[in-house]
Amino acid sequence: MATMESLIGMVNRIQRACTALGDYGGGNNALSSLWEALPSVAVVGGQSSGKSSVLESIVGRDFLPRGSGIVTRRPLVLQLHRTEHGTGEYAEFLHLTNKRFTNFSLVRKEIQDETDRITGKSKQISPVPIHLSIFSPNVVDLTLIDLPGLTKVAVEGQPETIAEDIESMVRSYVAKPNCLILAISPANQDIATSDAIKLAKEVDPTGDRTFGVLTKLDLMDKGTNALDVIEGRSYRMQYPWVGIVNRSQADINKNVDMMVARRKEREYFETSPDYGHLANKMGSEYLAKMLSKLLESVIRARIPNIIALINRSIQELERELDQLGRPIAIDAGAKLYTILGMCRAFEKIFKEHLDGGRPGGSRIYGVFDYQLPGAIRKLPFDRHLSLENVKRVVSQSDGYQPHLVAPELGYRRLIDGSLHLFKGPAEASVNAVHSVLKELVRKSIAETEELKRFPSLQTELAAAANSSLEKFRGESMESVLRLVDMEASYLTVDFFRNLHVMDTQGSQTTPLSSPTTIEQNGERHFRKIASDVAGYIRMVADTLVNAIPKAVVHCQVRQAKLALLNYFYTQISQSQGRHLGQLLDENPALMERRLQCAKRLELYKKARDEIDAAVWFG
Ligand SMILES: Nc1nc2c(ncn2[C@@H]2O[C@H](COP(=O)(O)OP(=O)(O)OP(=O)(O)O)[C@@H](O)[C@H]2O)c(=O)[nH]1
Repeated sequence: MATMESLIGMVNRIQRACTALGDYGGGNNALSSLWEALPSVAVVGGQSSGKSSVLESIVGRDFLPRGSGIVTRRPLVLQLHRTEHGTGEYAEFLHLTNKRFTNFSLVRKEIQDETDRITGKSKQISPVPIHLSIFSPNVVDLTLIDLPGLTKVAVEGQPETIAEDIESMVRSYVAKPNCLILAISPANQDIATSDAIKLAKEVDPTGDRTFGVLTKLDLMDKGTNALDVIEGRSYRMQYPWVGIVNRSQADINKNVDMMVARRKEREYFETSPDYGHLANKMGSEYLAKMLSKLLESVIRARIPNIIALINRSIQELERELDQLGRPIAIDAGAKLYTILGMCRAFEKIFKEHLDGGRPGGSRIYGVFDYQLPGAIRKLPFDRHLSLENVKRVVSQSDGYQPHLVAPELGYRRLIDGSLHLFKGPAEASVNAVHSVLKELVRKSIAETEELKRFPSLQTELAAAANSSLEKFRGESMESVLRLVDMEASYLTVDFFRNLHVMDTQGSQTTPLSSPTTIEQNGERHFRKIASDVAGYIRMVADTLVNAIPKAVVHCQVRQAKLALLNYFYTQISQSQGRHLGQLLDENPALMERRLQCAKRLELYKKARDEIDAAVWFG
């Protein structure tokens, strides 16, 4: 297990990491707080109760701002590090790393300046702590948090609510079960009226973590003493009260050295007729040592809980970060890479739909298997090849004279007119496949997990894919219509030759002298033309039912698989970082949350390393 000193040092380092990453007491962050799990000692007291004096005498240095009104307006996390005897004293601020202060009046000025930096000159208060580390052979390892003095009234320029604001800030620290409370009360005031005790009693009714400190023992009226309090008769606490004698205002004005003041305090107790018997348990030096030991033992006791909290939080944060998706890279190259990765994921899903790995693609084959043949069957060939129409067309093309040979032009016109009808089902197939593909794009975008975070990219991807599909549809339309036109531009002559052969064979079996009227002959003639043309059209229909799907698959489905995003890729590879950034625009709340989670995760991991190091190597 770690040595005592190293444990406080470890907590100090974790506390500093907490502040650097925005986790400090009084914050109203929705994330779980490590800071709150760390044991600390908060100093509370009414105005002028002697808080600053106690802190300074624990440190053995003058370094806190003084003045009228509320001087402490931000929490001051004071971390004391004991150094080897004979080494020099210096101070460091977390917000000014690498700057060592050896002149403590400059430390005071920096505390003032840093307070103003956050609160402005407005005398407002802020919960963002200032971290000050003091390295000295004259201190014990200890961390104390100095909080604004509890006050009753606002002074000039301060908001009316200042008293409440201070109280709620102080409360946010001392209410935490891991916070030891150093409650400072002046001996020359009735203990029943002490602000510090009042608050401590509220947040720690059993007094398990409250330490009563009585200042200004030397200022009590002659002939009176504070033994009733110190010996626990007027107000009993778990821990014995510690009496203190700080420098008086006159001492401060005379610049009485802190070391001299410590000595004088020791002498005061040793020679005091009232407190002599308690001398070894009084004074600021004793207080510091006692607190240091206690803080160590509290930390030691809490380590298993802290480790459990850290491990649990790391798991939770990692889970949440996985859900939120990892942050997007900043440079354009990496953004492009991210976008292309997502496009590929989308394309993969889209292809799976078409190849039958996912449902949806089969609807395309439904178009070819049912819709197209059905539409062709419904074409009004009957009407077009009705006896009446055949007569009309043939007569108009070849004249009313009886035809010596087959009415060539009439045949051609009738065939042309019939072939023309195939254009409708051909176009309908192209459009139907187009709609299926469009729907699959929509579905595939929705199914691409990676894209969920990026609504802008989704929109642009859909637009790009749809415009490619439009283009493919255009090409497909041209092809299928061309197939129909091709049928019209050159007829299968063999079909008619074969018919002719069959006719001549047939006529040999029919008696030449059958008694038919001219009228009947004409009818048969036209019916024959109609049935010849119908036969031809059936043959063409069989060809087209096979050829149209080939053209559609070639122009639309195959192209969609091969080149759906080609244009998008060309565009995107020429895009500037700004446009890429816009595509990767996320919901700002989500981005903020991810940032917070990532920061917290970093903190917990750092803390885990610190604890590992302290526990195993301390
Ligand atoms: N004689 C004597 N004077 C003391 C003692 N403690 C504090 N004082 C004086 O009381 C005054 C207030 O002391 P501070 O230490 O500034 O008190 P504080 O609680 O920090 O005050 P604020 O920060 O203004 O709230 C100063 O003039 C100190 O010199 C003490 O034990 N004895």
